[in-house]
Amino acid sequence: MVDYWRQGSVAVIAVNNPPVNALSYNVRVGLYNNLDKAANDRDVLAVVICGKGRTFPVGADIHEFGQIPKEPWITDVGRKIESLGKPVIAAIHGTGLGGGLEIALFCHYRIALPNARVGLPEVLIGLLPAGGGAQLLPRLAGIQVAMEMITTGRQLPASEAAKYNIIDKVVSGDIVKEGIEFALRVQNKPFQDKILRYRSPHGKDSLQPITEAVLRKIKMRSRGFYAPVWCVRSIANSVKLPFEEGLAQNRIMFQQMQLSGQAKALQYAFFAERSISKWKLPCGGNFATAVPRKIKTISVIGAGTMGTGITVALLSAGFPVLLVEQNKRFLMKGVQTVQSLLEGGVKRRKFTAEQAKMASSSLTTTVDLQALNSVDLVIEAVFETLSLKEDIFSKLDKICKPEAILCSNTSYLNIDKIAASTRRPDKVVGTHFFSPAHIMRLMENIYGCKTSPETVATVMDLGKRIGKVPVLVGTCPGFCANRMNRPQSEEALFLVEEGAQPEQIDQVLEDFGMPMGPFKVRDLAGGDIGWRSRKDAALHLGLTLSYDLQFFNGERYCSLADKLCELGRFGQKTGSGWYSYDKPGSKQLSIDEDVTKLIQNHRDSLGIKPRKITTQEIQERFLFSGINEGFKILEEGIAARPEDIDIIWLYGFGFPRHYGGPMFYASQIGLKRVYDRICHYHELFPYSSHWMPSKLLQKLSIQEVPIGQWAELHSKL
Ligand SMILES: CC/C=C/CC(=O)SCCNC(=O)CCNC(=O)[C@H](O)C(C)(C)COP(=O)(O)OP(=O)(O)OC[C@H]1O[C@@H](n2cnc3c(N)ncnc32)[C@H](O)[C@@H]1OP(=O)(O)O
Repeated sequence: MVDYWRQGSVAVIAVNNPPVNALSYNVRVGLYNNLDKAANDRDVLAVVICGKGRTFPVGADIHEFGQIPKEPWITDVGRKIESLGKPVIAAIHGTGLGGGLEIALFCHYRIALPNARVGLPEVLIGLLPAGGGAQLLPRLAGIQVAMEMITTGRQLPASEAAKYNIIDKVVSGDIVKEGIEFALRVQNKPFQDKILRYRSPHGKDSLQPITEAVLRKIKMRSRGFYAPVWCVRSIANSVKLPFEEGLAQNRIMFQQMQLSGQAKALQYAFFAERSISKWKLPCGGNFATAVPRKIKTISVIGAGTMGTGITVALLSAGFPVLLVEQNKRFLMKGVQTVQSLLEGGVKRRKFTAEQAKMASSSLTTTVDLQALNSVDLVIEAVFETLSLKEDIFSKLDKICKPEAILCSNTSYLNIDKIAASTRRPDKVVGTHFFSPAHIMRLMENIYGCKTSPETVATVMDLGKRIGKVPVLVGTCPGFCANRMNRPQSEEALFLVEEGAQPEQIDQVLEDFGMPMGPFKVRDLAGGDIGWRSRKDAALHLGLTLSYDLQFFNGERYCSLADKLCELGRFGQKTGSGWYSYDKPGSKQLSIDEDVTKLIQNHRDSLGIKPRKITTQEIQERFLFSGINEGFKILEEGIAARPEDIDIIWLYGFGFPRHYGGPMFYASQIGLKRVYDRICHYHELFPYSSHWMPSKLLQKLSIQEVPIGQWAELHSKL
């Protein structure tokens, strides 16, 4: 796991633990013993520490967290380096992260390749840099830089790290060769002043104002995530305590944090995010055997909000796009939107003006579907009407080349029905983007019963290539994301009907950590879209929406959202919705007395006496109704694993990452408690079928098993 060789007077110690040279127990032992070997070899005058393969060590082995940590620790390896009596050079390529960077900081010198990156990302997995990072970095780069790096986990490119003295020299070529050359130059020079523990932290007199400013920033963005605050404390220890005492204190804090639910959730999310690319279809095809088709040209049908957002996502990843609309007026409007989104990307520094120009020049347009005869892949993004989509897909099937893949950006409709309108159901797949599609990272890919593994592999690969987080699910109304969100939106309305205020519900859920409460989300998305589909659904059933309606199609129904829409209050875009806004399109909102009155009148007309609704009830009814649906999605095999559901929620709805996602959150609360509360609400609200408890949840509530085994259990149901 650790290789050792000598080249003249230089000993090279190379960590060899693929894929990322994590500092597992055996690696730490190997480093420690090989440092001893170099110390005891009189002919060795300097030592180079590096990583084999793709990277310098990226930190502790996260799989080992939760076990009792065995010595030597990273700090023991560090002390060995400091006391070696010979200069030690860290030669960094790839990423030098966490414990990897900490070992480098214990070294006397650090060199790096230009494309190397360094950082202390412990905070992102709910921890602090207890292997010396929080003590050493302030002594090298100063308190301000250490605070920024450690509380955000940001990785610095080598050039920026050199600016802060973290890297002594940026070198090009072969990193080991460069390391040896550097070692030969410094081997006979004094290096005691390079041992960071003997320095005092730069900017220590400004500790208080820096801390206050950082804590203010953390408060604004952390939403209940406490690791950044502990990181601030660990850096303060570098000023307040002698070096060894600071190390010991930080280690105690690290151990406490490691046991916390937030660290467990973040580490779960880290591996969950990596597991989603390992998909499997019920027919047996999977990521390992399916080969994606090469996609060079893509067409997007529909130049509305979704179509233009998807177009920008594709263009900015370097794909040429042929944008299609039914007439020139819509097309022109779409092209203008694409241009302004690209300009917005330049303003937000997502890409340079030059890149935006390049992207824009890769856009072509047409109003003629026939022009799609040579594209490799089509993404349809028209209205959510099944007949319209069926019509488009049957035309595409005739026009497009036989091997072309046909995708639908539907957020709700059955993929099998859309596929059935073609003679190539194996090449039809759902690619559900989230709005705004050029920004939101989730791409919910939906397979139908005939979608081929090759088609799935192609859209999963495409998602990655355009910087999205692609998650694969099966087909059902609303798939995973919207199916789980639906009961939550309904519960939010019912809570208002029963006595809560929209702003109270928004506040409770924002305090929980959601980026926006459900009523702000409704106003942002625009109430008219849901209103139209509710009216369509009613029409389809031969019913009409009426305002004293308390049941619709056998289910509890709340008509408050319809009443707002009837008044033209569609949300931000019309300047009023659940809140009122400064002007149409503004985000500046205030509570609207008219809405308060409308709610009161609504309750009066139905004879509902408002009651006090607690924070606990709001949280439970919103979160547990979605979680129950999540378990049904699992038990039906729509999602293969809870990890898929959680990643959808982290990237599609901004669910607080420090809770891991709704399914992991449920596992932490305890499935017995979640199940009991769902049964309680089922008893109270028998006309809301979303409270019918999931069978899988019921089973898991009796024999609680770790979340990693839920999927296995559901297959045995
Ligand atoms: C007291 C001592 C305390 C020390 C604290 C620490 O050091 S905590 C650890 C700090 N380091 C990190 O958090 C790094 C996490 N890793 C990453 O950010 C990225 O993986 C990467 C290193 C930037 C590489 O990214 P890339 O996209 O190239 O690859 P993957 O992310 O897909 O990773 C490849 C496989 O490696 C596994 N892996 C990555 N990091 C670790 C790790 N620290 N421990 C264990 N395993 C790790 C990852 O899960 C992938 O595995 P697969 O099986 O292939 O999915």
